[in-house]
Amino acid sequence: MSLQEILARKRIDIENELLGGLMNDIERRAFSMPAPRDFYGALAAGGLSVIAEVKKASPSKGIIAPDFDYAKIASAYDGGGAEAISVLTERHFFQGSDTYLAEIKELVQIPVLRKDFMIDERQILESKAIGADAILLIAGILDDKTMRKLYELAQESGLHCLFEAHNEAEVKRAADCGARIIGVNNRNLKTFQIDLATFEQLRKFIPSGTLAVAESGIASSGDAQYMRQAGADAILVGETLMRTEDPGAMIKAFKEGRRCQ
Ligand SMILES: O=P(O)(O)OC[C@@H](O)[C@@H](O)c1c[nH]c2ccccc12
Repeated sequence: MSLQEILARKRIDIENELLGGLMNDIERRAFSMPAPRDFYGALAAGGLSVIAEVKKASPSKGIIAPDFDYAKIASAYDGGGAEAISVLTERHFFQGSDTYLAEIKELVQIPVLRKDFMIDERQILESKAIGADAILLIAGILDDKTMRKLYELAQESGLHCLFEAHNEAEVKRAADCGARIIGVNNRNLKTFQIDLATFEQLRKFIPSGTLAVAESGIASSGDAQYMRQAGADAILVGETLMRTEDPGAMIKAFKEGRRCQ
């Protein structure tokens, strides 16, 4: 399964779901939503912030959490001191759902990031309508013009954006776009290979004043500390937190630089 297939499916989903009448409904819901929670502010609080991800499956790993109790997991993340929660909403490859995000948003007080492949303007209002406080903009799948347009629309809706980059050029494009939060994905989305040194190598291209997030492949509090030392303001952790017995304890360990398990 390739990134191209994921994007092709996404285009079909968007056409099916957002056509015609449905879009009016989404607009109405989006405009009736309360103001989003402050994702940037939550991550900027100091120390190493944790964005804890709710993810049932992934294209590279298959099913990660067979008995996927997303409400329980999200509460444990919140209780463990996560600064924000990321929820996969992509259906076909990550087995995500907008409903998971909407329900989790009601359950916790912290901001919620919608983790999906944003490629179309209509997805911005849709994100607002389901209760997202922030969205992901992946530089590697967007041209500059589209990335700017999506960012502009997100800002108009009060949504914060996590820009995702995997190489120097993408970090620079995100920065030029005015990004305030840039994530470096340690996973190459084309090959699914993880290399934790990616964050360290690219950190220097993230302008000061912009929050730096280390994403993917963080498997221990040692890895979390490595990201911290390499200059991460926040880490985004999915699989490791989904697989542990006590995600709250692990988040605390990540933040305190302690060993866990
Ligand atoms: O489960 P991990 O290795 O901790 O990774 C989390 C997160 O970074 C990953 O899910 C992710 C990063 N960028 C994405 C883009 C789309 C879908 C998923 C992702």
